[in-house]
Amino acid sequence: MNDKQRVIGVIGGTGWLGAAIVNGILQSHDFANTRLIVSYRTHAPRETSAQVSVTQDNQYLVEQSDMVILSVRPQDWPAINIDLKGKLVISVMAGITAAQISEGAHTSKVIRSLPNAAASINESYTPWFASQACSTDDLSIIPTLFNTFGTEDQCEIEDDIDYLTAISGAGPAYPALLAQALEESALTHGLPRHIARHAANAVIRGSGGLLEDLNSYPEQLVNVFENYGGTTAAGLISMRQAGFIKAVDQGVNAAYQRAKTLGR
Ligand SMILES: NC(=O)C1=CN([C@@H]2O[C@H](COP(=O)(O)OP(=O)(O)OC[C@H]3O[C@@H](n4cnc5c(N)ncnc54)[C@H](O)[C@@H]3O)[C@@H](O)[C@H]2O)C=CC1
Ligand SMILES: O=C(O)[C@@H]1CCC=N1
Repeated sequence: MNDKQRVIGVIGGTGWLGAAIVNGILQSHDFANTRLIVSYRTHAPRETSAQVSVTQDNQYLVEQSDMVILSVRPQDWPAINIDLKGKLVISVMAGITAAQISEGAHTSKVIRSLPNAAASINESYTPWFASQACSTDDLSIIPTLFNTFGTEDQCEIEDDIDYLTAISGAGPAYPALLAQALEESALTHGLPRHIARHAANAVIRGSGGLLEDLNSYPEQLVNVFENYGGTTAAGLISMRQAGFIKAVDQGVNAAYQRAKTLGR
């Protein structure tokens, strides 16, 4: 299918993640000729585009689309009453399995993916799993699609999507928690709030940039500072002793268990 012929439907496309995905597609040259049809539940989107039409009728959206992106909350999934009649569906819903989507939406061609909130700045990391019925042609568009709002990896094991829900899906919140902890520590020390916040946010942004720029492994960056033997090493040793690594592992496992039980 060439881009001229393609119509992508986005159910829940006015939500947090759905809108980010729509914006990513609209900004991409690869989808310049693709039309989008977006469904909403209560509030019609204020901004419109010639490339996008809107509807409240999800089955109408399905009929008009070549493929459908499902971006409603897991708890709203059971009420989505659609018959895809074998069309390709791409879910971004946490915790809802490919088998559940296949059964509920009447198609065996399911891509189960898990972007993250950084999709809104085209910096999502999106792992995805494809059901066996997806053809090579179906799969060929998926990396291009997810690259419109970040980067992606195909996973061979579906459970890895649940685990990555906890790692990278929830992930943007973890450095935010670290930034909050840094800010609170600085406030406790008596620093002005604007300085504390600016410093904490700049640290998270700078560290991300260093990891990306050096293309380094996180442990390399940590080791460099540990071997330096200065103030940073003192901070890192104390954080490790206080259980930082264990706290992160426990947090990830709690999110993983939540992902495993969300739709079941
Ligand atoms: N927000 C995030 O950071 C991430 C979200 N996800 C997944 O993305 C999905 C969407 O999440 P958010 O965008 O955060 O939620 P959201 O609540 O912002 O968006 C969901 C949208 O679906 C709409 N909706 C609900 N029922 C509908 C229906 N019957 N027809 C049409 N639209 C309907 C809602 O009105 C809402 O606009 C969830 O399943 C979540 O697990 C996955 C990774 C990250
Ligand atoms: O917190 C959540 O359930 C959603 C899915 C992954 C990130 N946000």
